[in-house]
Amino acid sequence: MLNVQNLTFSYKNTPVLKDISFKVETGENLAIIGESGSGKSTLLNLIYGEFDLNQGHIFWKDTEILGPKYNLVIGYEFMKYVHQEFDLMPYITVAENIAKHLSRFYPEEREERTGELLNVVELKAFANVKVKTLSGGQKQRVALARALAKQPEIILLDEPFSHIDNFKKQSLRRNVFKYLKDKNITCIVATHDKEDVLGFADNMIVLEDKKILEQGKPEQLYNNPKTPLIASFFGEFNVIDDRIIYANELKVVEKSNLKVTVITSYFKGSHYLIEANLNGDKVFFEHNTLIEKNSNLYLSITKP
Ligand SMILES: Nc1ncnc2c1ncn2[C@@H]1O[C@H](COP(=O)(O)OP(=O)(O)OP(=O)(O)O)[C@@H](O)[C@H]1O
Repeated sequence: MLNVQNLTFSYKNTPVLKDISFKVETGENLAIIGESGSGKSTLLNLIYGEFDLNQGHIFWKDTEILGPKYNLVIGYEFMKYVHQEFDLMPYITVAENIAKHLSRFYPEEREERTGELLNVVELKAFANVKVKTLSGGQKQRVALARALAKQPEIILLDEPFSHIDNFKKQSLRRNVFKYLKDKNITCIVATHDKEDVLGFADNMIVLEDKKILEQGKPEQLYNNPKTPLIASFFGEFNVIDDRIIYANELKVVEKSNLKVTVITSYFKGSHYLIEANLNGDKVFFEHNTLIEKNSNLYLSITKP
């Protein structure tokens, strides 16, 4: 288990995190979300032992994670961190970058494991290509495979799929998170993307104003967003009579007390997102067909 206790941290005179405490069970997938600059990457760096804490403690099982003041070499055998800069070796191949972290004394296992990881990140066809010729997204996939090579007990992922195109992203995400679950590897993901969270994270933490604003299961936070910031992570929403109502929780009805005038319709593939005027305020709702501009209609809230 990872145990973060009363962590406080500042960069010189800029306080970033204040009195943060949480636990992550072995094998759990925890997502950390928050606006840009809220301290997600800083928190991952601290868990990795990159900086010294101002206050508090971080333990992985019985080992206290200590920063550079106490450790000559940053990092621990049991933990891997895939950050935004991938730090690969450009002049050797994809397979060599992954295999570099595996023992030379077991060449067969080394090859088999490299092959397994190339499959997880869907880079089998690029095994013998030099890393310097790869795209940003391909490099990100090599970095993920390399972090998994020695099977860490815990992995920290900072925006792990940010450089990967939409064609690959869905299946890659499923592969990587499934692999981590199958191997019981604890995982902490900092992300802006709800797709990295829904369906994969067991728990999530929302950082705001140096603190944990909210923590819980994605279902709980989605169904009961405490603030507009949390709702905005999951999708388009409205505040009606002081309640947060997602765009898909409004439907067109014959008559109601929510009379709106349509401003515009956005095609979203499976539906249209309709922007309308409700008593001078903007309101967004989902509808399965386009609605003409200036149409007047009535909405009802479907949320119980
Ligand atoms: N090395 C540094 N020195 C000084 N201040 C820093 C440093 N790194 C980050 N900061 C500041 O700390 C705060 C938190 O930054 P951090 O990168 O942790 O946020 P984040 O939530 O990961 O943001 P993003 O989502 O944009 O990646 C920001 O105000 C940032 O400007």
